[in-house]
Amino acid sequence: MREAFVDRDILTGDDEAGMAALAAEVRALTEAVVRTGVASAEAASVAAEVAALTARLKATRRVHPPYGTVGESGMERQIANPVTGHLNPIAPPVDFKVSEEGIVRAEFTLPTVYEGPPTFVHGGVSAMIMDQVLGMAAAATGTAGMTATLETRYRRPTPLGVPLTVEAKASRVEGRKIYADGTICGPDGRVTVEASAMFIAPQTRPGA
Ligand SMILES: CCCCCCCCCCCCCCCC(=O)SCCNC(=O)CCNC(=O)[C@H](O)C(C)(C)COP(=O)(O)OP(=O)(O)OC[C@H]1O[C@@H](n2cnc3c(N)ncnc32)[C@H](O)[C@@H]1OP(=O)(O)O
Repeated sequence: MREAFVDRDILTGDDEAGMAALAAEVRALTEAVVRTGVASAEAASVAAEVAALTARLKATRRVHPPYGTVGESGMERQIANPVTGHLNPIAPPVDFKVSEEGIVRAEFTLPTVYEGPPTFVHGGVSAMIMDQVLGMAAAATGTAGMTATLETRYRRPTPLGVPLTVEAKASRVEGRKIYADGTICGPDGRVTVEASAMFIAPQTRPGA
C-alpha cells in the first residue's frame, strides 16, 4: 500500500505535455470507435494498427502511473486520475478550480463515450465525477479522506454533448469524518444530479 503511494515517477514540462497529448489522441480514438460507421474489414485493419501502437507503448512500462508536480492547491499531482487526469484517456478530463472559500467547481462536456440511457450520461459516470469533486471539497478543508459513503440523487437526466457545471463544498468536519455536498447542473442551470458524501481520513496517512 505504502509503495503504491510513494514510488512514483514525477513528470514535468515536455514529458507531461507529451503524455497528455498522447492521452488526448487516445480519447479521440475512443470516441471515434463508438461512433464509427466503417465496415468490418476496415475496423479489423485499424484494430491491427492499434495493436501495434499498444505494443510500442508497452515496450517500456512503469510500475505505477506517474504523478505530476504538486500544483497550487496540492490536488493536481494525480495526472492519471480517471476524472481529472490529462494522462488518462478515460478521464473527460474535468479541470476543477478550488476557491478560497473551499468551493470546488468545473465546467465540462461529456461526449458519447459516456452514454448510459440514449443521449444521456451514464449514472455511474456522474457518480464518479461527484466522488471526485466531493473528495476534493473534503480535501480543501485540509483533511483528505477515503470515500466512506456516497449518495447520489438523480433529479433529471444529464445531457451529453452540452456544457455542464459541477460544484461541491464541505459542510462539516467531525474528527476524522468530512462531509460534503454537491451538484451537477445542465446548461439551463437546473440540477440534474445532487450528491452527498462522507470521507474518513486514514488513521495513518498513506505514504506517511
Ligand atoms: C489540501 C489537501 C491536499 C490533498 C491532496 C489529495 C486530495 C485529492 C482529492 C482526491 C479526491 C478523490 C476522491 C475519490 C476518493 C475515493 O474514491 S476513495 C475509494 C473508495 N473508498 C474506499 O475504497 C474506502 C474503503 N474503506 C476504507 O478504506 C475504510 O473502511 C475507511 C473508510 C478508511 C474507514 O476505515 P477506518 O479508518 O478503519 O474506520 P474505523 O476506525 O473503523 O471507523 C471510524 C468511524 O467511521 C465510521 N465508518 C467507517 N466506515 C464507514 C462507512 N463506510 N460508512 C459509514 N461510517 C463508516 C465508523 O463507524 C466509525 O465511526 P465512529 O464510531 O467514530 O462514530
